[in-house]
Formats: sequence, structure tokens, C-alpha cells
Amino acid sequence: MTAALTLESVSKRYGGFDAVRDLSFQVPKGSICGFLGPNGAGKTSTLRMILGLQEATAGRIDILGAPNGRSVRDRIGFLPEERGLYKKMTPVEAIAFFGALKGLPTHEGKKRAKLLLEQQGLGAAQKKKMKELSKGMAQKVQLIAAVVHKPEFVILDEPFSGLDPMNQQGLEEMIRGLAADGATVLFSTHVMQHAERLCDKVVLLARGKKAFEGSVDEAKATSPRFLDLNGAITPEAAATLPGVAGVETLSETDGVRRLKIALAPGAGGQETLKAAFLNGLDVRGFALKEPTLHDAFIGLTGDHPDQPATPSEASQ
Ligand SMILES: Nc1ncnc2c1ncn2[C@@H]1O[C@H](COP(=O)(O)OP(=O)(O)OP(=O)(O)O)[C@@H](O)[C@H]1O
Repeated sequence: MTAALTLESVSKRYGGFDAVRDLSFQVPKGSICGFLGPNGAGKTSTLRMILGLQEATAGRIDILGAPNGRSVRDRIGFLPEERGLYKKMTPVEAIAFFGALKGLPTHEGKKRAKLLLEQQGLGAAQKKKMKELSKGMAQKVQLIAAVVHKPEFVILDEPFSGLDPMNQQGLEEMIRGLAADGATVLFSTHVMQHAERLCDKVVLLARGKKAFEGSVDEAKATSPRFLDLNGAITPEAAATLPGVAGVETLSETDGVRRLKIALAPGAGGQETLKAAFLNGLDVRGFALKEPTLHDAFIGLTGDHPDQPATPSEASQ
């Protein structure tokens, strides 16, 4: 594996507050890597250190062979969390302007902008001003502006935030397209579903510390499978079955319960079900559920990805 990005024991301290602590991970060349964590976990701080927009307090970074993104800025595309393109420009002008900042001749920038806008279904928006575009359209234009110079490495900070499901899907396709063209993509998000669909690799961050690095499947494998069981069964009876790690009652009506049964690591659920039937338990329905990346995140970090950690918790 050739790494396009390596972090070794990187930390960021703001005054007395440790926002990023001893963080190490690698992003393989040509992969799509998700950098996941709730708001306040330290994602933006890390991305800004990688880009060279702020200094690391400690540690080593290697991006495309450089100690930060500054000296290789023309080979990197960046979509910041705070967005906004010049409101009076047309999308073509805005995209070409950003391309020119990365060394792309303006006439070539405009040519590529028109092509990319057409490809993204924004052909009709070409003549409008940026301020006249919907948020979803403007965000797509901003992503195009970040990649018009065909960067080798693309860094996107919360690219899905504020987009409706339709535009989120379009953005996922754009990200897949960038990787298919050979770029390495690192994007931050607190929404696990995007990462689950897109990523070759994920890095989970909680309160400034890495909680996991690996593939989506490897992350999910750290979490138990669930058995969704329906019937006139008490949680106590369910807890005595083999392979059961925990039981939660989801609902109860007239003694008929829906139980969420967490299986022990390595348990497949078949043993549990077999024993339930052999013991004569009143099973009326069941479903085996694989853990999601969201389940894995909670299991690995104790944090909820949709809820920000408070700074006091984060500094512990
Ligand atoms: N310049 C700064 N000075 C002091 N504290 C900061 C500064 N920048 C960030 N922080 C704090 O560092 C922590 C991590 O922030 P960061 O923005 O890196 O997290 P994040 O995971 O990107 O979250 P978000 O998506 O909300 O930006 C937060 O508690 C934040 O308040």
C-alpha cells in the first residue's frame, strides 16, 4: 500500500485544551477515506493541520511527500466547511477563478467548468449568478471549483451538510467519480451512512483521539449482531439463551414483546434461535440484524456521532 497521507502522533492544543491527541493514521493512494466523528471531535482541526492552514502542536504529517499541504497546494483540492463563492460571479467564472489560484489557465478553467457543470446537471445554471443558485447547486459548484485543477488529493470538510437527500446522492456520485479518475479522497462527516456507502477506509475520531482505523466491514465486525425477536417472551427468559450478551425491550402489548437481543461476539444467532424453539418459547417472529457503522461507532467510542461532545468531556 502506498500512502498518500500519513499522520504520526499528531496533536493540536488550543490554550489548555487538547483538540487532537496523538493521532496517527494513513490514507492509501487512490482510496476514499472517511474521517468520522461528532461535531467537536477534532476533524476540522486535523484537516487544517494536514493542509498547513494551522500548525500541529506535535507530531509528523506527510501529504504527497510534503510535511503539509502548503508546498503541494496545486496538487490538492479542498472544500472547506465554511462555504461561499463570490456571489456576483457566474458558476463558470467562480470555478475558473479557483482553478487559476491553483495554476490552471483561465481559458482552460472555463472550458472544464462548462463541461463539469453539464455533467452535474447544472448546464442551465451557467448563466446565473452564484447568489441565484439553490444551496444544493451552490455546493456542487463549490466542489467543482475545488477539483477543477484535477488534484491528486481531495479533502472535503463535511461536504454533505445542509444538502437534501437528492443532492447528497449526487455528491456521493461525484466523490466516487473523483476516485475512479485516480484521486485520493479524504472527507469528514458525522453522518455514518455516507461513509458506509462510499469508503474504502474509515478513521473514527472521538474527543480528539482515534477510536478505530480500518475498513467499514472491519469496523462493523467490532459490533455485535442483533436478533429482533417478537413474541410472548420475557427479557429474563431471553437473557438465558446461548450467545446472548444483552436484551432490551423495545415494546410490549398484552405480554407480547419486541426484544432487541445483542448477540455475544462471534455468535451468529442460529444457536440462540434454536434454543428458543427447543425451550418452547413463544417466538412469533424474528430477524437477524447486522450492525451498522453507526452501531459500531457507538460501541467503539461510547459517543453518539450525531451529538457533539462537550469541551469539558473532550478535554478529559
Ligand atoms: N481556534 C480554536 N481555538 C480554540 N478552540 C478551538 C479552535 N478551533 C477548534 N477549537 C475546539 O477544538 C475542538 C475540535 O474542533 P474541530 O472544529 O476541529 O472539530 P470538528 O470535529 O471538526 O467539529 P465541527 O464539525 O463542529 O467543526 C472543539 O471543541 C472546538 O471548540
